[in-house]
This record gives sequence, C-alpha cells and structure tokens, in this order.
Amino acid sequence: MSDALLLEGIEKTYNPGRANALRVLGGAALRVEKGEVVGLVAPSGAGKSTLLHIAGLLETPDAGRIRIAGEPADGASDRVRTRLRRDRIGFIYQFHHLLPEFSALENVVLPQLAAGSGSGAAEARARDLLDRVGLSGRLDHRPAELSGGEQQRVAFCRALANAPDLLLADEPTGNLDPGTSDRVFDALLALARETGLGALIATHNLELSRRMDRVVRLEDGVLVPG
Ligand SMILES: Nc1ncnc2c1ncn2[C@@H]1O[C@H](COP(=O)(O)OP(=O)(O)OP(=O)(O)O)[C@@H](O)[C@H]1O
Repeated sequence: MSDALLLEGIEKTYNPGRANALRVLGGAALRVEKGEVVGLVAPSGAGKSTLLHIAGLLETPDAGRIRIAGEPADGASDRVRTRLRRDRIGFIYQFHHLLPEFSALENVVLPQLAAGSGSGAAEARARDLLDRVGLSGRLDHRPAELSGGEQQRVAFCRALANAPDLLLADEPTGNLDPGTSDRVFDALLALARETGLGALIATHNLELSRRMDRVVRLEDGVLVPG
C-alpha cells in the first residue's frame, strides 16, 4: 500500500550563493501513511510553511524526493504537478480564501464540479462534510455572513471536497474554541479512518497535537520525532 506522502532528503536554501543565504531544510524526511494524522511542530521561522509548500508541490526543493500517494512528484512536469495538486492534495491555509460571492455550500460544491463530479453527488458530499463540522445551519451563508471559525470550517470541508489522499494544513483549528476544535478534529480523524486520508497538520496547539497519531518536530532543517 502506498503512503499518502513520502519526503526524502529535502533541501531548501533561500538566496543560495549570496551573503544572505538561508538554509531552511537540510535533508528533511517524512512518511505519512494512509489513514495517519501527523502533527508538525516548529518554532516560528523554522521552515514549517516552506515544508508544507514543498509537500503540496507549490514550491520546488533544491534536492530530494517527493511522492504523493505513491506517485513521484519531484522532477515531474507542471501538468503532472497540477493534476496531483488538484486530485490528490487538499490544502487548508491560515487565510481561507473562500469565494466571497458564493455560499458555504457552493464553496464546497464548486471544486468538485471543477474536478468532474456530477452536481447531485457533489452537493450530497458537501452537505455531509458541512454537517460533520456542525454547519448544516449555515449552508446558504456567504463567507462575509460567517464567523471566522465558521469560515475556517468551510475551508476544511472545501479542502476535503475532492476526497484527497493527502491533507496539508496550517493551524486548521486556530480560530476555534476548544469544543469546536475537537469536533473538527473528530471529523478529520473519522475521515482518515474511513477513507485512508493521510494528513500533515502544523499546529502549536498542544491539546490537539496529543490527539494526533504522531508528532514530528522541525529542528535545524530536519524532522525529528516530536
Ligand atoms: N522567499 C523567501 N526568501 C528568503 N527567505 C525566506 C523566503 N521565505 C521564507 N524565508 C525565510 O525562511 C525561514 C522559514 O520560513 P517559513 O515561512 O517556512 O517559516 P515558518 O516555520 O512557517 O514560520 P511561521 O511559523 O512564523 O509562519 C524564515 O526565516 C523566513 O524568513
């Protein structure tokens, strides 16, 4: 069975060869199995966003191997990387970038239509996901009519809309109270168990990281057990 994510020997230096060269990753390695939820802990500036962007094929490392759901992504063409991002990876960023003109339901339906799903199936899946995070009563609200935490939950559902193999998230429960945060995390764990979704979740929340299957720490450019 292939892993959701495999990173080997990932290196990244910003401004190489210049006086202000900064080596952020120096051989980082990580395996996220299917159905596994892994926490990523790092002090500010350690390179957490850089690592998430590299794993999400948004940034290219200087060296190293990347596999997404078993498929090699390092050195792959732009077309292949775009397909992997669209079909295999779900992202949750700190800023949600929901589509402001569309309702919560539409924000979760639209990525599925773009990926070729029929509208009936797409709406059913969106309703199920939004229900899992307690938003059944907000389906018709636009982002501006939702609280910050509600927007974050819509972004969570949108990231999972196309049933990705890998979820990459940066503080996905940052704006949520402990009860709601638990509920969103329960939904994530249930989806991981049900569908084999693998997740890499950056967080400073100790309570949350205790509930992960495993935690890794980014330290001096490499990943060590947390
Ligand atoms: N494009 C860039 N050019 C030069 N340096 C950069 C660039 N992007 C990030 N850096 C530097 O690389 C280091 C790692 O940045 P990164 O954004 O990955 O950190 P982070 O761990 O996500 O931090 P935070 O938790 O504060 O968001 C930082 O010191 C940052 O200043």
